[in-house]
Amino acid sequence: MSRSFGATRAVQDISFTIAPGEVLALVGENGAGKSTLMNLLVGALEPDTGSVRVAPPSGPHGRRVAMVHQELSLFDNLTVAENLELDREGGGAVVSERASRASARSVLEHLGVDVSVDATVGSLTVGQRQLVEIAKAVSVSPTLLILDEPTSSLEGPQVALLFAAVRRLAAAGTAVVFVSHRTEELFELCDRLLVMRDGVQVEFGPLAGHTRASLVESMVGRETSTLYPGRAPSLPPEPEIELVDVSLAGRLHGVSLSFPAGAVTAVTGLDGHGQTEVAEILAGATRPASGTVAVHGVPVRFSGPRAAVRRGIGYVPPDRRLDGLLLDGSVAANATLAAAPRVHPRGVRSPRRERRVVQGLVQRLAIKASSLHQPVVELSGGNQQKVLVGRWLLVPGLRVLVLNDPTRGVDVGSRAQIYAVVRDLAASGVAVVLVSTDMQETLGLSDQIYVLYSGRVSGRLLAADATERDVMHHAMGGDARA
Ligand SMILES: Nc1ncnc2c1ncn2[C@@H]1O[C@H](COP(=O)(O)OP(=O)(O)OP(=O)(O)O)[C@@H](O)[C@H]1O
Repeated sequence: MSRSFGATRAVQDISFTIAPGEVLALVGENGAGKSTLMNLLVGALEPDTGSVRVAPPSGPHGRRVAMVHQELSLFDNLTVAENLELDREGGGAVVSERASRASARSVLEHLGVDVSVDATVGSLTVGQRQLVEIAKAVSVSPTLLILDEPTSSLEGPQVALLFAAVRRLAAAGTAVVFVSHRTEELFELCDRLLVMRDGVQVEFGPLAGHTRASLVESMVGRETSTLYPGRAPSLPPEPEIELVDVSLAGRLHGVSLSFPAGAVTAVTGLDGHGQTEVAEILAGATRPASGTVAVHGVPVRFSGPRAAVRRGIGYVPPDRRLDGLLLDGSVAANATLAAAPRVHPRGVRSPRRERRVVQGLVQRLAIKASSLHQPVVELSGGNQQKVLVGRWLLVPGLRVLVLNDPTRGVDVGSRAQIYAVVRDLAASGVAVVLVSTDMQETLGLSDQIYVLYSGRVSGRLLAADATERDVMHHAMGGDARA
């Protein structure tokens, strides 16, 4: 199959087969063409040339191909059961509410997902939503199931649950295409491998025999340097910004955290234990019910995220499509969103200056765009994320940068670039706050780690000495729970 967008040849002459019960890893750098290929497989896009042939499904209401998207597609104001039902309605049969709840419950149980079918999707954590999304895809018993970075918002136990479910499906004969930028997951789950680079298939064959390094090399076409840059030489004792005894109804209980300038501080825990709330409070998006946020020891109150930005606090939100980007806006408009005073001094628009500044950013982060005027909606997911993080590099006087899942959907090569930029920012004196569902990233990128459990601080670790086990110990409640 081939498919172009204007002059961009997103997918060029790709041919592969996948047998029932096989799990195929589809990998490639950001912008390599993975999403386009998946959209061709699922029929959301028409190929320019070529075709897809899929065996008919086994069940009467089955579908040939189902896909779990990277960007969640559930309706927030509907219940879990209603969301699952919606997807099946296309199959024709209208069923009673009771039957639909029962069948939703059975799909969730089969997957081992502990979520009430009557909960509204809006009340679920991102991880739970992702699991419901997967349940939705599985509920149509597809011949081919496509999973586009299904683990990017899941943490340890949920990932294990998902993998067990995928293995069960495969054993029952479902063919699976699995996309992930976390290489260790590919080795755990996949049999075969399709590597794409710039729209072209560079490798199709068994995964066995590959190492992480050889896989990355096949993807990027060159050897890569190490993923994580160094750490801060020391942790300054004085905080740049801190939370003192902060509570938020039902979510945080007397949390005190200190974020020094010049260092990366991670706030981690299992999904839904308060990390996101901490990020939002620091970024001025949520106000604590009690307790204080202090900058250099002076209590501050932000009326909203803009007020926080005026104090030099930047925020990279987890859902770039909802909160972060003007999707119709150009790369340049999005990149300079927070940097108006620098790019347009004294309020005078300066296109030349804008071009120079944005061009520098595009080069530094290797953002793949056809021009600075290309709408960000046309960029691949990983490149959108780079724009969102890179934006803060252009802001003079940045003092705090809060990153909430900054490398979701970002390939390993691009990750290394983002990590280097984050470390440079810290080295220049910015206090970086990292909230991430990726344990490797939490351990590799940070200097100190706070672990939250049930809205309370259950541990503080120095990242250089910490292991995954240490973090998990505290994330499960640590000694406090005993
Ligand atoms: N609707 C579109 N209009 C114009 N260009 C597009 C469109 N969709 C994709 N492209 C381009 O096609 C190329 C492949 O993009 P695609 O989204 O398939 O990559 P990807 O491998 O999924 O990347 P990522 O890992 O970042 O999600 C990119 O150069 C992208 O900018």
